Amino acid sequence: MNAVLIVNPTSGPSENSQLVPDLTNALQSQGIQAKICPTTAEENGQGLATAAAKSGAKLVVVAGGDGTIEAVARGLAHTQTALGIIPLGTRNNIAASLNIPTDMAQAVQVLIEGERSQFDLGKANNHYFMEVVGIGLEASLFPCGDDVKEGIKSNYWAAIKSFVAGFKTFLQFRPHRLVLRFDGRRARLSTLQVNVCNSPRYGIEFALAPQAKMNDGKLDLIYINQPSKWDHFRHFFAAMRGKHLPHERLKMYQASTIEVRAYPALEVHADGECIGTTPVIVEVVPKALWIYVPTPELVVTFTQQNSAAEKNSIFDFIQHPHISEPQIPNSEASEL
Ligand SMILES: Nc1ncnc2c1ncn2[C@@H]1O[C@H](COP(=O)(O)OP(=O)(O)OP(=O)(O)O)[C@@H](O)[C@H]1O
Repeated sequence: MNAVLIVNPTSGPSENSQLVPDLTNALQSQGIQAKICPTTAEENGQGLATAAAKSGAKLVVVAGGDGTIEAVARGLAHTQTALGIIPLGTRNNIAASLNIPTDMAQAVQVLIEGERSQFDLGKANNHYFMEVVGIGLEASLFPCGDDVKEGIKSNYWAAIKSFVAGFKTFLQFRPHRLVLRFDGRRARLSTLQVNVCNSPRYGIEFALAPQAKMNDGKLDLIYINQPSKWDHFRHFFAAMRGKHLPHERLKMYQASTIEVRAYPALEVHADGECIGTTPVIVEVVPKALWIYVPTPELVVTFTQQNSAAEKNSIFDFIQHPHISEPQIPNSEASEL
């Protein structure tokens, strides 16, 4: 089989000078001949993916972190070209959400023994996303988070300064009044942040909507009405462990279109990229992308292969006994 391999040589926590030969060998061992297309600081992979789809490629394999996977996904949206994923990032949330293993050989095995299936994307105003839209505090904090991540790689002092700047933002941020309209309902609230999830996991492994499915034609809307900062902090800390804060004002809904207005306006990020301020309309784009994912049998095989050694692997996440089915209260939103 022929494929285009889009690889981000800078993804992940450390450099690997053998990355491209390793990838080429892993693909060749499964009979895949790949044309190598590295990303650059200017070309994040979206343009490479668009060009590959236009030239009729049946398979584009992306080797990179979540940012690179999302860029390539945007380039392949609404095409017949299927996406294969070899996760190389620091968090690999998308791979975890799709049960794709982080082991290179296993990820390549998925391209041959897995299944080609259609998945949803989300659209916030005109920006496509795979994982999440965050409105409010999180969007204001994301730039500091990125700086901390970069600083940890190269400059600890810069990382500490960015962390302090983020902490200041957290302390100074005040709740905003919001109006949400979604699928014929309306909610008025005062909150620090609203999230709209397409995938179950994002960011620093936040499992904010662990029940979210990337192929259900729906988005998951989550917020806490009138939270204290402490509520907010505990909520996200719990989400990092796959739990939900038992909070009476934690609201979760499923919807296909969500309109958010805030007074005053709030910043909005889509998959960690700032895309402006409210008002924003977030909608699901069903079946926008073909992706190779493991069959259920393959997930079992990989789980067995990785069992004891991989305590912190994606399989812990998908099989964790304390990820509970959250309640979906519908009490607060009124009919329009
Ligand atoms: N050749 C390159 N040189 C420098 N930067 C690059 C290059 N190719 C891509 N980038 C940048 O890498 C970033 C995307 O990194 P990516 O998300 O894939 O890895 P990561 O941050 O390690 O992983 P994760 O998002 O899972 O934490 C983008 O900002 C993109 O512009």
